[in-house]
Amino acid sequence: MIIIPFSENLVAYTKVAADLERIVVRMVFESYGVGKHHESHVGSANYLCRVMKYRDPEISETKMAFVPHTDKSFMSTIHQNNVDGLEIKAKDGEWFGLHGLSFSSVVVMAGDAIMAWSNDRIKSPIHRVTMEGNEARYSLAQFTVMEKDMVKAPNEFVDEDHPLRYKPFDHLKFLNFFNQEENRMLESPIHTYCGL
Ligand SMILES: O=C(O)CCC(=O)C(=O)O
Ligand SMILES: [Fe+2]
Repeated sequence: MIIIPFSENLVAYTKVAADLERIVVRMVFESYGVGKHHESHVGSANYLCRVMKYRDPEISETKMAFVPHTDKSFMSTIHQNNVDGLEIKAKDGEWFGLHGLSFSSVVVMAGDAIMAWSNDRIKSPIHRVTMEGNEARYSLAQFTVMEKDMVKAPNEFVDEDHPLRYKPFDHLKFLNFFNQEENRMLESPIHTYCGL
């Protein structure tokens, strides 16, 4: 039997997840009529993958395993084992859980950076993880970060009816801003950082 080291499997996964993310982002760019900007976008993107284990909660513990938040990425891809837990807050304020995701399912989620890039056409949803039952949940969350160019809404998204809502910003600097202790509890760090 050939045993493939965990790190090799993980790197292989990150490549597949990045490919998938690029396909989704291309679909988004094309559906909003700004496909011509896609190539420069891809050249600026890099990826950070986080591996998580949420153990089953003790009776005395809260079920909240990951507090409500929006991702600070451009996009995120999330892959999990067969233990449910990811919940998303809908526009009407109701939480809904993602159930019965298969081993071949990947959740693609909009982050704060695509919200700013799209001049609020695409919203980054608030989501959380809650744990029930007695099995551990494992997930791989991969975040797209725009490393080279500033994140800036294409001119096509800005007009009299849709004034610019975010100043162009450096994504890495925004992540540094969010990582400072005093900014972690802000209601909407992206608005505080570059909202107009
Ligand atoms: O583990 C999950 O399903 C989601 C994790 C998450 O929301 C995050 O890392 O930002
Ligand atoms: Fe998240």
